Amino acid sequence: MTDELRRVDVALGERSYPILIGRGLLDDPRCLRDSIDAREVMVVSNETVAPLYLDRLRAAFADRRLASACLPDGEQEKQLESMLPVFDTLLVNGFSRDCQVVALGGGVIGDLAGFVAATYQRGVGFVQVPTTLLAMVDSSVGGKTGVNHPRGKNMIGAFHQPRAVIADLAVLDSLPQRELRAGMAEVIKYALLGDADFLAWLEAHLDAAMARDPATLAHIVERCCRNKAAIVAADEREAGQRALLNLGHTFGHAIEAARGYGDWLHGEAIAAGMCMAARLSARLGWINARDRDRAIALIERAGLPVHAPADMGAGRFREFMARDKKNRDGALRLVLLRALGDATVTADYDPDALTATLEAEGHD
Ligand SMILES: NC(=O)c1ccc[n+]([C@@H]2O[C@H](COP(=O)([O-])OP(=O)(O)OC[C@H]3O[C@@H](n4cnc5c(N)ncnc54)[C@H](O)[C@@H]3O)[C@@H](O)[C@H]2O)c1
Ligand SMILES: O=C(O)C(=O)C[C@@H](O)[C@H](O)[C@H](O)COP(=O)(O)O
Ligand SMILES: [Zn+2]
Repeated sequence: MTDELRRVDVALGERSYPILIGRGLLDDPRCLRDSIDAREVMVVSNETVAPLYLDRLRAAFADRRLASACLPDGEQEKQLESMLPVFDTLLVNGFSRDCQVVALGGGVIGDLAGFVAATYQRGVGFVQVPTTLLAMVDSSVGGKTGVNHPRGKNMIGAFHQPRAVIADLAVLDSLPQRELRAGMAEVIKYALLGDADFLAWLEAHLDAAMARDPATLAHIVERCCRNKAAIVAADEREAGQRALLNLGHTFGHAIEAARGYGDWLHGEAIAAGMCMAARLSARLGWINARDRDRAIALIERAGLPVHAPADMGAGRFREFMARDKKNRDGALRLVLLRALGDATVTADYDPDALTATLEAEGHD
């Protein structure tokens, strides 16, 4: 049963939608049925999450036509090929344009299922049911959907907003601790890029969060969703300030792609990437050494990597960063810190400082 229902609205005109946050939402058929009103419901999940939670959806939609596709687990599955069995299931079941896709899983499933919804019959509705901390605070919100390419992260995709996000905090009980830590990287990201008060709050409440104190996690998910909803409402398609949400990602995405989306989780890669952004910002003189170390210390306390993998040399970084989606006219735009809680997207920095930062990180 739901203790307390929190609601955050993403204001996008006719594409506005609610983010519902609370414990036990998946046990409340009304919540699911109110958010997913199609007769044909296509659930996309994976082999880890489906056995845990798919039965809740089956029970809620016993009187609807429900089909499901259960993908193998892992970031390497966030690829074009993995979409084909989902399209097959939709077609075999004869699902029409009125169907709705439900993403039941973490960010990998959310991004892929969202892209399926964006492209099946040129676009059908979808609902996000995030099951990781990372997906609750970030990937389920904002409509960035897509898949990876071996040459670059999230290179193929579409903006396609969900109709609702249902974040049942109780599902975090089964989340492995490493995945909770990875989600905490995106949580810290919001604090560093634009919410200095939240940074101080996190410093005081990090241990409670890592111990999964329910009230602490509820506050975190709501606060992050409020931050993201405001940015997305102001800049849905990343013409400007939405790129702030990429703090740490230019470096982090390079790490993930260079490693073939294998052993480093997204949250781990962007944790190291945020530390690199903090070091570069300090090298440029934009933040002082004390603030740099404060940012890095919080990331380290969350049990996240604070350096890139040792074999990730400057050349490898450059290779992947050259294809970053934020680049304009050949210029590498980075998200850097002007203060803790105040990030900026810019190509206007000393290139030697970037070189020094990359060279200090890895060994070519
Ligand atoms: N679209 C966006 O705006 C956005 C934002 C941030 C990240 N992302 C993307 O999200 C992906 C990372 O998402 P993630 O960290 O959720 O990884 P993930 O989807 O791989 O999930 C992490 C792991 O946890 C398992 N899992 C999920 N929920 C569980 C639960 N409740 N209990 C037990 N196990 C569970 C999964 O099976 C998986 O093994 C990356 O591809 C990243 O690029 C997208
Ligand atoms: O929502 C956004 O905008 C983000 O940048 C959120 C990021 O945390 C997320 O990893 C996103 O998928 C990155 O998008 P990309 O456009 O840099 O591929
Ligand atoms: Zn991210």
